[in-house]
Amino acid sequence: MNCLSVAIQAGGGSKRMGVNKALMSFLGEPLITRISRLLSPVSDDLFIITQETEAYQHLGLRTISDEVPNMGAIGGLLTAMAQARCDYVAVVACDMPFVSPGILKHCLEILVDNNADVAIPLTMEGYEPLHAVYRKATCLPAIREAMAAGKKRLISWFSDVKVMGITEDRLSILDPDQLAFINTNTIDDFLQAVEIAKQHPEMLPPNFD
Ligand SMILES: Nc1nc2c(ncn2[C@@H]2O[C@H](COP(=O)(O)OP(=O)(O)OP(=O)(O)O)[C@@H](O)[C@H]2O)c(=O)[nH]1
Repeated sequence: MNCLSVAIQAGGGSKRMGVNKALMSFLGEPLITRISRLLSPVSDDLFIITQETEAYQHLGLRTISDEVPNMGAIGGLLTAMAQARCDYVAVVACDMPFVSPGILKHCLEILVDNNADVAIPLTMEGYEPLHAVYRKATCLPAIREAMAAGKKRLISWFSDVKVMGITEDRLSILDPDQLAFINTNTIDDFLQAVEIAKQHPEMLPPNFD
């Protein structure tokens, strides 16, 4: 088995939500705890990347600060590569209640089998860089170089590495109800996601009544 780190990005400002979305209660557990619970079966090394480490201490998860603060999500991606203990790194956002361990496992397999650097879902909306798997050794220098050149876009460095897109024909098998990439930026998004979870019993927390 290949060692997989999982980095949950939680360094954003949650401005549209108005409160720290990672810590909002999603059916009784903090959203970030839910994401960690869903992904721990595929992770050998799970950690949170944030600007405010103290807010997460009570969760008992490894928590890391952005290496370069205030650079946005690409700064979080750099920190994920730099701090991962495994050669392969799954990166997810803290606001995706339906993250898919199956998709990430498939990304890892595709990455390794093709000796690629990034394996990433590719839908009609484009790439999903915050639900993808990266090879630490090659992505770390490529992201560092992009940031040094002032690039802020999460995928600005993709032309420098080998990227495998996981297309919808495959995604539709792994995530038939298309839940994995739903993210919650506003209160409305959040409430809607809670309703979606209630309609999918397999998405409810264990022991939820
Ligand atoms: N580590 C880290 N993560 C970030 C940073 N900026 C955004 N993120 C994360 O990237 C993901 C997507 O970010 P957004 O949806 O824009 O979240 P946000 O910045 O908290 O939300 P808004 O303030 O409403 O735009 C979320 O998981 C954020 O926590 C950053 O500077 N560092």
